[in-house]
Amino acid sequence: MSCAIHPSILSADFVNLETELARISNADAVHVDVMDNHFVPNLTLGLPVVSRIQQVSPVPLDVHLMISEVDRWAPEYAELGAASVTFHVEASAAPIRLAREIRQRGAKVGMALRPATPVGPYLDLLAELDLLLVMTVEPGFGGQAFLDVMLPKIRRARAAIDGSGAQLSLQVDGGISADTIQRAAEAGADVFVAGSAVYNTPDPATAITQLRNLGNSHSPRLGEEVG
Ligand SMILES: O=C(CO)[C@@H](O)[C@H](O)COP(=O)(O)O
Repeated sequence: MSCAIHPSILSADFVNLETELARISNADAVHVDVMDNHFVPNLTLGLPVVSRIQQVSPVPLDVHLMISEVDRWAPEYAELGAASVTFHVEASAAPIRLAREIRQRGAKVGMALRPATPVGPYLDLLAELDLLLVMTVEPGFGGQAFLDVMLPKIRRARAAIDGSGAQLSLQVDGGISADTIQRAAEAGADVFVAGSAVYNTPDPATAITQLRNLGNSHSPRLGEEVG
């Protein structure tokens, strides 16, 4: 079993998205950050653009919705064929209903927690999820520093997932690099979103392989991959 690397296209060249997607064809999925300038103070892209990305991407789509009206829009991203759709629990009026709607439309369902949102109150929801995302920066922008204060939350989430017997991925997003992935992996994360550490390098494919090897070799649960 291997950890997964999901490059964030927030750090890609938005004018050349098809080319940028081809550069990460060895990734496990592409992380698509949808921001509405309400839930977070930044604006990226919406349904029509994500739909085109879905058509040309060589890897599955991991859609991360940083939007206020998530109950309205999340099912539509599942409908267009995204492999997974992640919503912020802080934005949803009915997270269990929303998780079921996403699953009914054929996508895996993820739930994200901002840095200030504790995991404890949401452990009952694990059975409804395929992925739990612990944000390791304040959502909104790429290139921020990894928040080490999130490590206890990652450990707590890992213990809860293992104890629940549910098959959930534990994703981290924000500030993941060759310097920080070790700490996140040791704490129990197994899916790593990386924007600048992949795209702000001369060779994104090599950066992905390096991050994957580091993640595997520092995870208590995963084997080392070579290549
Ligand atoms: O969701 C977000 C930011 O809100 C992330 O997906 C960033 O895009 C990650 O970028 P780096 O921190 O890896 O540069």
